[in-house]
Amino acid sequence: MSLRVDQLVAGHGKVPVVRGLDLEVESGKVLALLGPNGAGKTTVMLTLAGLLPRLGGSVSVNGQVLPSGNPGKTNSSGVVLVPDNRALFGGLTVAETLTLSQRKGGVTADQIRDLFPALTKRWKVKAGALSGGEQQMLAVARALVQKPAVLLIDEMSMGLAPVIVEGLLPIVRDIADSTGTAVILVEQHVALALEVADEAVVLVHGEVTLRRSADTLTADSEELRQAYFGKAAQPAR
Ligand SMILES: Nc1ncnc2c1ncn2[C@@H]1O[C@H](COP(=O)(O)OP(=O)(O)OP(=O)(O)O)[C@@H](O)[C@H]1O
Repeated sequence: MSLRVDQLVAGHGKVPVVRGLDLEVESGKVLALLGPNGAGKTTVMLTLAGLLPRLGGSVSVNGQVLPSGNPGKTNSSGVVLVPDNRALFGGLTVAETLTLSQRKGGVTADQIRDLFPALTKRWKVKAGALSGGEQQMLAVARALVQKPAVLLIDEMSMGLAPVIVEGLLPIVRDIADSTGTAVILVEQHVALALEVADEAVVLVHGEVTLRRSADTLTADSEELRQAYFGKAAQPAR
């Protein structure tokens, strides 16, 4: 078991947004965390990364309970966040960004070139001058060189054309398969997320409304629609 979340209460200040969340993501598995705007997905990701203190519950990696609200220790325990704003240093080149984050045993620069050939051509270019898709590749690459045990990817598709996301998400699947990293993926492109995930959890107003293997869910299923919008939202006939 790589990541275990028990009865997590997460929120901003003292106001809980998510209550009693349980999650388990094993090594090499991809969990899609889905849900409408404002459901609390980013709040969960920031809390798991230690950037927001927990208001309750526990989070453990390989059995080791993580401290609350301590992003440095959480990161050294192997939890690495790719935030939705990518948080790159615009003045650093691709090469510099990766060198500064490289950890022993992490994916090497050569492997990054294989995974993201588009970055190879931009190796000496500053992050701030990359396209949105290239920046997203760099944000994921920067996470990979840190040898994550748990990779948290928040809205990889933010601001990107679907065709770019279609190319990036299978790479996430490959990473989980080849490195054994446990991945939580927050993604608005539900169909694309279900293609690469093992399991999907739908969060609405901070509560889990559906938990299924990704295989059994299709993006346009009634079950998924109800989990997002509830039975009351059925269109009148
Ligand atoms: N910095 C903040 N301070 C106070 N409340 C916040 C803050 N950030 C988010 N919230 C509130 O927390 C709730 C959940 O927001 P969150 O961003 O986690 O949802 P989300 O599921 O990631 O939504 P989206 O898909 O739109 O990104 C919302 O009601 C939001 O208004």
